[in-house]
Amino acid sequence: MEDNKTLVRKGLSLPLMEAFYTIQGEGVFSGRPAYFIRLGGCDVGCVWCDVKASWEAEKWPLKTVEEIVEEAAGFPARLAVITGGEPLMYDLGPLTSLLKEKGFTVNLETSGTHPFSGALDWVCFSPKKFKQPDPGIYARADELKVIVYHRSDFDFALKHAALVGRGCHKLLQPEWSKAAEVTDMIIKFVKKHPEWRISLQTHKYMEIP
Ligand SMILES: C[S@@+](CC[C@H](N)C(=O)[O-])C[C@H]1O[C@@H](n2cnc3c(N)ncnc32)[C@H](O)[C@@H]1O
Ligand SMILES: Nc1nc2[nH]cc(C(=O)O)c2c(=O)[nH]1
Ligand code: SF4
Ligand SMILES: [Mg+2]
Repeated sequence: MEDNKTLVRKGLSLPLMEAFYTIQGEGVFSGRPAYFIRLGGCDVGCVWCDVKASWEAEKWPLKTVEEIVEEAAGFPARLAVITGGEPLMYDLGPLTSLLKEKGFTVNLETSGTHPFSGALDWVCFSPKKFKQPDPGIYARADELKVIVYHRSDFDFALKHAALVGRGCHKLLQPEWSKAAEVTDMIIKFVKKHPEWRISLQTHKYMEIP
């Protein structure tokens, strides 16, 4: 029997903070029912992170990928969203393969700060000023979702947009606590730069998970 450290290193067991069936609130898939798998552990340290409780991996119980997928398969939707914490801290190969075997479309929410892994159908890359992305993420990103907290974030967004692939969707999302101030700036920016669009955290307006 392999020990827990080895199982985590191989991506066979993962620290699971929570898993829940909800509506994808953000980004290109906004409005779609989806099963969220939130892995514990993040070393990025965003000051405005809305899930700081996730940061410490050791706090969360280890679950085998079989346990995680069995639970997911009990809900009607066949869209899974892997998030965190920072899910790319782990080898997502086993979890994503098993989800796909069970018929799921598998989407990822990531800061791109760790090497890419897994069989993903859609990658939402949300770069952070607090830790540099791994350069390998740019070619994998289907969606670039930049959080706007301060006006300097527009230049940060343009810098990352220059590095993603041609087909990558470019979105700006207000940081939740600053939404009242930054939403107007985002509207003006998008009207001037129509290749960008707005992403709102609609689940927070709907008061659902
Ligand atoms: C909690 S993160 C987890 C996944 C990964 N660590 C990441 O940052 O992409 C999920 C998404 O929420 C966004 N997010 C986190 N805190 C936010 C906030 N206060 N306002 C708006 N978006 C936020 C992140 O940028 C990311 O796109
Ligand atoms: N409904 C809902 N949609 C989301 N989209 C991305 C989320 C995340 O925290 O990764 C999230 C979340 O926490 N809830
Ligand atoms: S990378 Fe994601 S989970 Fe980590 S601190 Fe930033 S927003 Fe939170
Ligand atoms: Mg969230």
